[in-house]
Amino acid sequence: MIRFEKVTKTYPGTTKPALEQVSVDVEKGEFVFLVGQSGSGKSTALRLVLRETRPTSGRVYVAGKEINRLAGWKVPRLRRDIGTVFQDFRLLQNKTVGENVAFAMQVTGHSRQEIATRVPETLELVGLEGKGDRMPDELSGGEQQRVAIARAFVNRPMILIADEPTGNLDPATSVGIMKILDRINRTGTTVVMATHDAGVVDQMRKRVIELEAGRVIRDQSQGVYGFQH
Ligand SMILES: Nc1ncnc2c1ncn2[C@@H]1O[C@H](COP(=O)(O)OP(=O)(O)OP(=O)(O)O)[C@@H](O)[C@H]1O
Repeated sequence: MIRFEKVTKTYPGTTKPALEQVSVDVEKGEFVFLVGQSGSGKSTALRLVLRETRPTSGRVYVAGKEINRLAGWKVPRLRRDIGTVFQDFRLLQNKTVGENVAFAMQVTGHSRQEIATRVPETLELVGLEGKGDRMPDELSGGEQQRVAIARAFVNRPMILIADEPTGNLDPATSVGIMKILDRINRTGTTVVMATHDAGVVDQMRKRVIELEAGRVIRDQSQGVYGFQH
C-alpha cells in the first residue's frame, strides 16, 4: 500500500537530509507506528505519502503508483484516498460537528442523500451519536479529535495518516481514540500514526518503525515505544 525505496529527502537550503535512504513497505490493512525524536523525519515521511513534498532521490509508491510521477491533476484524487488526522484537530469552528464531517463529503462530490446516511453512521462509529448538532467548542478535546477522525474516515480512505493524534489528550482519552483508530484499521484501512506517546504504542503492540536522524533504525512487529532487546 505504501512503499519507500531508498528515499532521501533534503530540503532546499539544508545540507543534512531529513530522510536518508529509507526503504519501507507497508501492506494493505497494516497498522504502523512511526516513532523517533523530534526532527527525526516522521512528518517528512507522512508528507511524502501525501505528495506535499517530493523525494530528492528514491521512490515513493502509494497504492502501486509512484507518486512522484503522478500528474499534478491526479494529486487531489490521491489525497482523497488518504484521510488525515492531526494533533490540533483542525475543525471548522463555525460549523457544527455534523457539518464538519459532511463538508468532507461535499468537496468530494457526494449526493445529499449519501451524506445524510453516511454522516450519522460515521459519527456513531466514533462514539458521537446524537452530537451532530453541537459546535466544536462545546466538545472536549477527545470529542473534537473524534470529529476529526470521523471527517477523515467518512470517505472510506484506503489509508489513514495520523500525526500525533493523542498529543493534546490525557492518557484515558487517548485510549478511547486508539480504540477508534483500531476499529477503523479493522475495516481494512491502512493506518500510519506518527507519535511520541509511549503509553499508546506500548498498549497497542503494533508494528513500530523508528527513525533517527532520517534513518530507519528499527522496524519491529508487535513493537514497543522504546527499544527492547
Ligand atoms: N520545510 C522544511 N524546510 C527545511 N527543513 C525542514 C523542513 N521541514 C522539516 N525540515 C527539517 O527536516 C528534519 C526532519 O523534520 P520532520 O518535521 O520530518 O521531523 P519529525 O520527526 O516529524 O519531528 P516532530 O516530532 O518534531 O514533528 C528536521 O531537521 C527539520 O528541521
